Amino acid sequence: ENCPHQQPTYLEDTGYYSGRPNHPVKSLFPDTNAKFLYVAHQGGNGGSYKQSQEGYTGQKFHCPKVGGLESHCRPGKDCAIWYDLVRKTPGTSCTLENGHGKGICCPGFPRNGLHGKAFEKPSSCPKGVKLDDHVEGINIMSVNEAAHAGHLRMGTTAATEKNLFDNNIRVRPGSDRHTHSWLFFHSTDESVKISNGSMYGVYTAQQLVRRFQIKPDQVHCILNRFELKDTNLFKTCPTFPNCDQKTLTSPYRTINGLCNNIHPPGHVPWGVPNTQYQRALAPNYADGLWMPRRSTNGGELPPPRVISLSVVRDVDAPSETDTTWIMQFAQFVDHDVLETIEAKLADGSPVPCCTDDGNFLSVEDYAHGKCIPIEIPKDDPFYSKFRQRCMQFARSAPACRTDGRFGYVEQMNHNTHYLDLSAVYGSDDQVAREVRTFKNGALNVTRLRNGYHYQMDLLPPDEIESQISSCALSKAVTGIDPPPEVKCFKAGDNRVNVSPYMVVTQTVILREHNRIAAELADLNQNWDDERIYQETRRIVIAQWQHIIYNEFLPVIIGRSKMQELGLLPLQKGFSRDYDENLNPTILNEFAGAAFRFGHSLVPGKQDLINQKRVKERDILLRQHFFKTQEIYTPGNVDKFLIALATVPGLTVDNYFTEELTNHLFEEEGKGFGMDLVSLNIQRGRDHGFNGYNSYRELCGLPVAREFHDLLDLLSPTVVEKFESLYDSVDDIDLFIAGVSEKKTEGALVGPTFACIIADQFLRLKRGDRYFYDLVDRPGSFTEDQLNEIRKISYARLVCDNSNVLSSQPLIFKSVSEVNPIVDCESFDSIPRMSLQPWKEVENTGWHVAEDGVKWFPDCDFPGHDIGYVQKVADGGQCAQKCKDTKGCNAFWASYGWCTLKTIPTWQHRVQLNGGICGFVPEKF
Ligand code: HEM
Ligand SMILES: [Ca+2]
Repeated sequence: ENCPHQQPTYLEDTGYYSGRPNHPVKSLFPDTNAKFLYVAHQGGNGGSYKQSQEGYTGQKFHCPKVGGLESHCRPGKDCAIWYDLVRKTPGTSCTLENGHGKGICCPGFPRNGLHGKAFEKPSSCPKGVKLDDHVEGINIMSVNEAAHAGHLRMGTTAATEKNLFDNNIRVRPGSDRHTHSWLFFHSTDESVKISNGSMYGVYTAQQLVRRFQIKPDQVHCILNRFELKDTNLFKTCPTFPNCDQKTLTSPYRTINGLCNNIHPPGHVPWGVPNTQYQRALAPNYADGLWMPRRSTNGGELPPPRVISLSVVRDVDAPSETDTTWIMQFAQFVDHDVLETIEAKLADGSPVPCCTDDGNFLSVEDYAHGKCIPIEIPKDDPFYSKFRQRCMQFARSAPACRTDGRFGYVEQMNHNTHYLDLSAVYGSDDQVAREVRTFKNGALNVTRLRNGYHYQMDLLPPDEIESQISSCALSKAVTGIDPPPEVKCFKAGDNRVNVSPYMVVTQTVILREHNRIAAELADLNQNWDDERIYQETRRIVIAQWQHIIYNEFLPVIIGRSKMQELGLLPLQKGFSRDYDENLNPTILNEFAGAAFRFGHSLVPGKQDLINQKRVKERDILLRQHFFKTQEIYTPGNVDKFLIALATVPGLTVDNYFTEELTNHLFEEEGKGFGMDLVSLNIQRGRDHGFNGYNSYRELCGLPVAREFHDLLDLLSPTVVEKFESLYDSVDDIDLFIAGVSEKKTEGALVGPTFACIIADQFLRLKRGDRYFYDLVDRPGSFTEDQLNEIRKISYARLVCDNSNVLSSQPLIFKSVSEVNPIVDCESFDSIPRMSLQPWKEVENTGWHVAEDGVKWFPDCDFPGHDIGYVQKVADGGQCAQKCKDTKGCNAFWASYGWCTLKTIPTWQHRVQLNGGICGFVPEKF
């Protein structure tokens, strides 16, 4: 009873946290310091949200039941997952307990389901596939012979490519195709090298398939028997270093994600850039290898543009509950975790797939196999005006297979697969260096004067991109000459310039990094640049992950799906969810279809709205792809940010703005651009996705035998359209059916996309050794630090890093009675995190051993009672448990690590030294 902060937690029969002390439940950390936690056990009226020790008076506001559950008044960010219910329940707008600031009445978080399972890995040779005798006979000699032929094919490809060049068939800078290939699907020397290498493997496999007439269903089974290293192709794929002790025990993730998952020596690590996507289902390539899918009856599938034209309409369907932020944040998440690498010419330049005037090239010009251009129908109501028959489409680059074997083609991700803000910090060391100042942990910025004072920082310029493509607007659009200071912006992901909304989104995080870095430098004046940068990066990534799982994902897939898979964030304590056997790699179907749902949410115009929330003007998207000039006008960053929080979002459906379906990346003066819906459909075929029906099966939904079986999830009009377009119900493309699905209750997407997206976020949480709420990991925070991170909301980040003066607390949600606009200074309604727990405490209690290693004697913490060390054998690992004499504060050591909870910023490594456990202070 000497432990003042120790609070038991109870679970009600319903499985929800509530105020009734029924069954005491073991919490992970029974002794943890509960100062900042939601406390469920306060008798009488139940719990209350307790922000600090001061002014605590208990629950004042009487909250109605929400969804049949007891609810309490809390800051909006603690009710994000309940928003759909809260909005429908009268009387849920409340005043927070200290009388300052608006809150929301909602229950505590439901208990997470424990049985969320990721998809099974598709088998490399499905049961029941029997190999023909002559296929069984293929041996390593046959493979090497094919490799020889593959090598010759590399030579003819070079000749084809030279021919294109000599005949002046190129991708013209400034054209829509150039923007798509060069600015959007950017590549590096490294990725070009890898994809050229894997092209050799593809050509070799194609030779084998042709020579032995291997049937499509047998292709992968036989090819996958052969390892590259046993053939002439042994040098074509990169190798990766092993994980050294320093990396394994570092509290900071590596920039490229290497050793986040600890890979066995010689294996390809999971989640690092330039590695393949994984698949939810084994692919459906027409030849079993790389040819795009065909209809189940062997015929052609309908051309993507025809599907786009028949199913897609440009009519706004505004959301009743979401803001435009949902769309914009989703795109930012996408840019964190993936960027597909497109096939390039051998020298790395974009592959031309149509003539510059919109016609098909000759058969010889396609001999490299990198193009599958999209046919535009002659009577296309839009493109016919411009006599366009061919829409440019280069295939995605083949990846080096992670299994090191031959097999069907996989596609490649240029970014770290993890949720690690690589879109800000870079996915490789070079970019990471380019965005840093190397002073006081700060990132590079552009600082411009506005009269006598400086504007808030903008992203730094990308000098190289600015030379290739001016990000300035032409005089024809603005009426003035492009100002010389206008540059493309530089960030960790090159798609930052895709639109002004994207730029402001990245600007907020850039400023947050520099804001935190400055504060940390102030708190810990002995920290050097590297330490400040890494600590700041760790905090900002934790905020990012918290916002994704607390505020964003519940909107996309809904609370019940989150709960079912165990994706709800914890409100207190630590998680032990990490599973080293769960592959965090991005799913191909997530990148190529499901997470493209956002395209349906993109508004045709981006608005500028002032502090009074009055719209000043808007800009037409087609004029602003990779044109960032608007950002330079003082005040505009704020106006775009306010617009994102004000303009109602759209709904996911088969309505897409014409800016994307006719004018994507439009070259000024041309009048037309590309069609993103066609690109998405063609990309699905390029990547070998199965028909929509197969994913229904994967997701446990009824498999449709006839078109009308689809009426459970698709509207009669859409089903009718599909029936007229496709020969079979098994042929329907995943993307277009996915966006057309009826939405799941409380979710933004339908059940098939929700299922794929949920699986991905399960992997990104449980497969990330540095996930922010994990315990006992090198990257773990102390509990005090973690509880500060949990205070963060996206509204707070926008408030703190702009001149925006007010916001609704749940910024992904429209303003309403429960989600009213409040001043950015209301720290109760939109809580702020304190960095005090990151202040390093003077440490004197070290015993320096002869070898110079500092040992920590037992648990004699400065300023704390003398404690004791208890040695616990833990699976042969060195593990210790320390308690202070009152037993209130405990810390565990396992996995060779010990996280000390009483002195926040010191992390203590446990060293095995002649069998003795000891503590060393972490040296950064
Ligand atoms: C201004 C708005 C947007 C533009 C101009 C845009 C443009 C594009 C383009 C050109 C592609 C590549 C298409 C292809 O050739 O396969 C693409 C892919 C993609 N988009 Fe968008 N998009 C926008 C918004 C969004 C949003 C809001 C989301 C949110 C979920 C999103 C998610 C994705 C994903 C996941 C991919 C796959 C990327 C890859 O494979 O590298 N996009 N987008
Ligand atoms: Ca990443």
